[in-house]
Amino acid sequence: MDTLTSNIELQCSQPLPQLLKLAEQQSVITALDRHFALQLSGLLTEAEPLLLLLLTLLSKQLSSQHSCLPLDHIDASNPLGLRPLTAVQLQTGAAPLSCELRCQGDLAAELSQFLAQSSLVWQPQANDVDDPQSRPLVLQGQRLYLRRYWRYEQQVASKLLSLASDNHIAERLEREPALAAQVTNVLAQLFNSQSPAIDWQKVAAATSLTRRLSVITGGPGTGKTTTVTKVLLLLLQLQPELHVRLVAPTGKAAARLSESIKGSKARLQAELASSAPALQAALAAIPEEAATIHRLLGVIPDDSRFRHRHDNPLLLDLLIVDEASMVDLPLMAKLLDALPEHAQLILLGDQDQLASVEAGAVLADICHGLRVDDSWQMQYSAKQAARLTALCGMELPQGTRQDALGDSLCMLRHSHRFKGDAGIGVLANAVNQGDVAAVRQVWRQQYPELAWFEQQTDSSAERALLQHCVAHYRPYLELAASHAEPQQVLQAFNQFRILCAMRSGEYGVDGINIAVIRQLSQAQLIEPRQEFYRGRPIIIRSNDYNLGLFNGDIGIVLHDEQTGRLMAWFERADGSMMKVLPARLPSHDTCFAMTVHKSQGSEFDAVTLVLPPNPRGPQVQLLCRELLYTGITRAKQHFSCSGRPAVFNLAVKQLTRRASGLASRLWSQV
Ligand SMILES: Nc1ncnc2c1ncn2[C@@H]1O[C@H](COP(=O)(O)OP(=O)(O)OP(=O)(O)O)[C@@H](O)[C@H]1O
Repeated sequence: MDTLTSNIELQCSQPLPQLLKLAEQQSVITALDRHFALQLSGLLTEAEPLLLLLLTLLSKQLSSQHSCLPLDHIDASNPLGLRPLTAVQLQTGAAPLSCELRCQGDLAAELSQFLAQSSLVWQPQANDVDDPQSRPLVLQGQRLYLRRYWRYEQQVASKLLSLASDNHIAERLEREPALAAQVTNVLAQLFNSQSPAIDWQKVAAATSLTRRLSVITGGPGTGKTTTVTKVLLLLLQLQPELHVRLVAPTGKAAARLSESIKGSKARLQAELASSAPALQAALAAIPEEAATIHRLLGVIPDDSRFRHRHDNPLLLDLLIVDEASMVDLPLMAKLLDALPEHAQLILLGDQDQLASVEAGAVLADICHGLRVDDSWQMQYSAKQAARLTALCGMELPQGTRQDALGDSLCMLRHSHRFKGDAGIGVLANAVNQGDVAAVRQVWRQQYPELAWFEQQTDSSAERALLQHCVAHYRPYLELAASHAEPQQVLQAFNQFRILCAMRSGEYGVDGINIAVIRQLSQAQLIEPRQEFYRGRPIIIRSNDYNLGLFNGDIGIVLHDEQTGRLMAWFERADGSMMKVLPARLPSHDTCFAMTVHKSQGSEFDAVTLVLPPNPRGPQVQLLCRELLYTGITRAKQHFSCSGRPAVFNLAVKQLTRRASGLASRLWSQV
């Protein structure tokens, strides 16, 4: 029996199990949080209210995609986040709700001491990789974990740190001056910027060439794919037998990666037309096909494990993962677990984007050590700075830090996208800096590629917004009506998208979809008399491995000329089309509007972002800087926002940080 003692007093207005029920009614915790806590604490013969509370808070953290519960984040005065009762509730005799933790000393330290006594909790030592007794909870310092998440973090950190080292090419470059000279020349040929500023793409290429792990991060259009294509060219010239695989977290992102690599290869082909045959051969050998991470790992039906694991590793020498910010902690752990011992890994992504839909913020944690206030600073060890300086022919900043991970990172900050997107880039930057004054200034500049639909008390802005959406969706619906090729219709549909901050409510995906359907129907562009109608865009909500359809895949319902029936059409990662009988579709939604989260990994010519109107409403809590940044950077040519400046500016100031211990495992000074 656990007899837990503590110096903490838990003061609740009702007995805790009853209070948790009321908290569930207030939606500050979920039914799952309550049941999880009751069930786990039920393993003990003596139920302890403080433990029950901490288990509820841990579950609440996990439901919000945090990996753990940092004990020093607990608000002692209202740990559950209970809402005050309304005047009406109080008048009808409802008892006020309260829950409070009181203690003389440091609350987090006292909570740690309390938890350490429980038979449910394991406290690992420095080199432990798992609990021999398989206790369900882990207390690491002042972070409380569910054991599974602790193990994922532990696996990701130890694998990344072991990969953050020089590869065999780095060793060869040190031993063979002729090879070093050859590589320096090819780098100079591939990156021939005339600017005196540091060419970070060249630095990123030299980093990827010499490290087992390299991470190239940067916003849209900063040249991540261009750089990695050049890296592949160099690596394949040095090792023609190198087995390379390209992956991304979603089918859409994999298709985009494939397209980008093809585009980069075509540009390089033109630039290198008169270069040596060996270089031409290496260029031709660069793979273009990209798969999803799930497909690479091999899904086992009804099993959360994959076919490829450490005991059945992937057959590859180099793995390139695009859109790494979308990879959650469990998936990253499984991917790293399946990497063969000798393999090299290159991660590409944008560290400022929203974190993964599921738990963790792996890319942000990997880049964390370079954050200085609101910006980033590259710092290399003396050895790496000297090597990169020699390979790239330019002086690089040498830091005082000695973290091996720092030598594997490179950030690209200059966007090379089309000239027409200047306003989008400036707005994205101002948002990213959290600089409300700069954001206001950008809107005042009236860039032609930016527009506001400012929500007013009357409905004029809503009308203008809906007309704007009809105008953007008209071309694809007219193509659909004229029996154009499904691929052409899908491409036309993908030129515009409405993005919402949340799913439910009038200003969420559900409400906006209803409003747009009504408007398109009035404009006689669709006839939504039945569930499936010509032109209905669909987003898949779950994975169906038999059909080859995955969560987030987007298709359109169109007539099939062969059968005369309505079918849902989707584009596969290799660019071919597939049709599915609507009745066989896995769970799905209409997607004239979709959430910003779901839009990650996609880009559209024009984007309209819809924000909730009330700056004091509970939905505003869901808004944050990363969400705005991700929404804005989905647009290539035009970005418009429907909302109120006060709400937009509030979101600019709100930075979400996922609670995790990964950054502190990876970086010595975090
Ligand atoms: N150094 C450069 N000089 C001029 N143009 C460049 C340079 N690097 C990249 N570009 C151009 O910028 C565009 C975007 O490059 P690329 O696709 O490599 O960026 P990215 O970071 O992968 O973008 P995204 O995140 O949107 O996929 C391409 O048209 C490319 O040709």
